[in-house]
Amino acid sequence: MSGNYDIRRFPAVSQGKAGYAEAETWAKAVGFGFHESTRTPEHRARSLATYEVDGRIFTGAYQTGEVAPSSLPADVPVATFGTLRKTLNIGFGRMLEAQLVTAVTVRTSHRRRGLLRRMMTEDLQAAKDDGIAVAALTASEGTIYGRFGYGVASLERSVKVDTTARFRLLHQPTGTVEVAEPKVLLDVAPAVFDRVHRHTPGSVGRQEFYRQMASGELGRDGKEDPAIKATLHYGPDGGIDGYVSYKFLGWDTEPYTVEVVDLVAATDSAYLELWQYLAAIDLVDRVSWPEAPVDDPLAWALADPRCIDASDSRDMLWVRILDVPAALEARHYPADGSLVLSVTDPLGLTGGTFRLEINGGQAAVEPVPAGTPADLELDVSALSSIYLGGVCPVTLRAAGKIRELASGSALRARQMFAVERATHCLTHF
Ligand SMILES: CC(=O)SCCNC(=O)CCNC(=O)[C@H](O)C(C)(C)COP(=O)(O)OP(=O)(O)OC[C@H]1O[C@@H](n2cnc3c(N)ncnc32)[C@H](O)[C@@H]1OP(=O)(O)O
Repeated sequence: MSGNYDIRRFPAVSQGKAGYAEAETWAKAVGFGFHESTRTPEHRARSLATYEVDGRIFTGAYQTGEVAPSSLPADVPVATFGTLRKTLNIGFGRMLEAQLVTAVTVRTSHRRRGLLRRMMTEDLQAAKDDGIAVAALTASEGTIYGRFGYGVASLERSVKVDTTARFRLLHQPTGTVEVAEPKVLLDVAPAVFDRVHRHTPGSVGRQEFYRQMASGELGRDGKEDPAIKATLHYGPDGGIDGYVSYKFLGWDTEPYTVEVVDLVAATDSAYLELWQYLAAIDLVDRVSWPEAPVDDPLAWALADPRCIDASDSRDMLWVRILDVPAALEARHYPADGSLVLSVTDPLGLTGGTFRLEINGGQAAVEPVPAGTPADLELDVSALSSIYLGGVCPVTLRAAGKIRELASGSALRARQMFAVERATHCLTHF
């Protein structure tokens, strides 16, 4: 059935440029797929301007035959698939360019005919042919992407932090905080994020929208957001090394709550001191943050860690290795050793048996003949899960996702794939 469609790819463009009508129609179809009914033409124009900055590529599936009478015309795609390229921090400050997949929708009346499968397999193959070793996405549902070789590589959680008198940090401040005009984040946010990006395994380079959102320049409704407040953190040298952008949720929300819109801290002290600031906001008893790390130093720095109510922990970044030797050789490893990995790939992009040899933290990866005894047998999705050090191979062995053929090799993999600090991704896309 997917042969009845023409798949077309074109770049995002801003208003006034050739191709805008096609790009806008595509964006409308995405809105339909995600049940958005309120986007105005102005909002779409602002979004498309940010997509152009990101260099997004839009893929659409268009009906080739006659469309049903009075139904949406043929120039409205029945399926959408967006991509952009950003760097992924793969641990120890190393960066790898990644194919980011987003805006995946298939019109209800055309679903389950293989359109997603076709767009995904064609796109991953093209990215691999282009020399890209990993793809990544954030998923609307947990059941869709494993079949294409993606594995969960980082987690996040929503927290509600009790900031009444109970909140007390066991931390001696080394810097200071000061309130700022939110618009300063248009310049400040990318510079601070860049530092965080370079020291956080699992971090993905941010799209243009983030600085606009953090500064209140562009809210989720497409307009300026006057409710946004911003506070900066200054390190001991006086330089800005962190910020938080936040909103008061109003007097109807009880307990009175501030919600974190974006919290980016380039040092451990900046992180705790921004929390100290949030907890000190008067007339507020709770701070909520929907994108908090699971492995959170805040919990360990609090006199009473039960100030944090965190019930909702979930998958965040899904990674898909497209080229096993290139991806594994790009990483730094904190433990030397050797592993033979037998990797299966449902899309046939990069399966095989590989010897991973680590010397002085550097990897050499050699394909070895099929039949060579392997230490670990795993699907590419499991390898992608452990790649950023955020998911433990021993746990995946216990879950049956990794088969350990040589005793102790899951633990060896855990030591080899460890990263220097907790894996966390602050970028949704
Ligand atoms: C990265 C992102 O953008 S995440 C956002 C994903 N989009 C959404 O959630 C929007 C609403 N959903 C949709 O638009 C569609 O249902 C999609 C995009 C999820 C699926 O599109 P379809 O064209 O129907 O998928 P397609 O027919 O290619 O199915 C491919 C496979 O995935 C499976 N599949 C598709 N959707 C789902 C799902 N929601 N849950 C479980 N399995 C699914 C199919 O059964 C099929 O399995 P198989 O090939 O192993 O037999």
